[in-house]
Amino acid sequence: MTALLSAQNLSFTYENTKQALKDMSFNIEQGCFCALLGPNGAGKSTFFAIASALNRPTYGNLFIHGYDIAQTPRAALALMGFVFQQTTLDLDLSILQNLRYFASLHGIGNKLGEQRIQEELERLDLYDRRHEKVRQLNGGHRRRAEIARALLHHPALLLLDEASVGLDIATRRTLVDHVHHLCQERGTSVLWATHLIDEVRENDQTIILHNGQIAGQGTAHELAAPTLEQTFNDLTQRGQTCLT
Ligand SMILES: Nc1ncnc2c1ncn2[C@@H]1O[C@H](COP(=O)(O)OP(=O)(O)OP(=O)(O)O)[C@@H](O)[C@H]1O
Repeated sequence: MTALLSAQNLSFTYENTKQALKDMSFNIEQGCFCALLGPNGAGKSTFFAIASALNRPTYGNLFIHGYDIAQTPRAALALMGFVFQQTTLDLDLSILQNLRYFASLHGIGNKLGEQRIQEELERLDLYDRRHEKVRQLNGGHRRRAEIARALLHHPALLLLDEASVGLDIATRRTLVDHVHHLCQERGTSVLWATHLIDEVRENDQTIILHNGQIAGQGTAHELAAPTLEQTFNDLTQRGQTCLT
């Protein structure tokens, strides 16, 4: 079976600087939650820039369900939903207006668009807030609105870059729970980039990224000897805890 995401020897160098990604190879299968765990500067956002076709790999390939993102970006991007580190919602529009705009950009007709918007907002417990301006929402609600928007075109693969930044622990937990439910209920594949160990669950496929290289990969359970935190700190030579 074709993997939903397949990175093959993926490498990237910014102009006149050191290599930001080095020979990165991994797969994400359908319905799988994959945590991309790396400290600041590990290369997570660089990976997202390639996955969103903003940058082309310097070497190697990234396939989305068999489509090479550099060669056939349109087909690959249609299968993906993104939540980036910085919000990309229009703060002066309501949640509903933001979602309608996105649905229209994706060529989703009015009737289907309204139906999907309602479904996603209800699932994320945001439907009653649909007329509120994004600016008025707290961080957790904004993130949920972004996830709802990213799911409107029913992507097979959802990629989230530090989606929980700035949220309190309880809100982070709810968000991580929700995204795990998406994998289980819908078979959506997820790439969850984070530097926070407590967001990784025992059965998650986990990739530890350090200085642009994969330093370890397996389920969190497999990597957790003696603890995931210890393994992460050893592989990334971190002296301090990564829980905050
Ligand atoms: N536009 C750029 N030009 C040159 N170097 C860059 C650029 N963007 C990132 N880098 C470098 O590439 C490396 C990887 O950075 P990247 O932002 O991908 O890491 P990250 O894991 O997303 O970290 P963070 O969580 O801090 O954003 C770092 O050494 C960074 O300084």
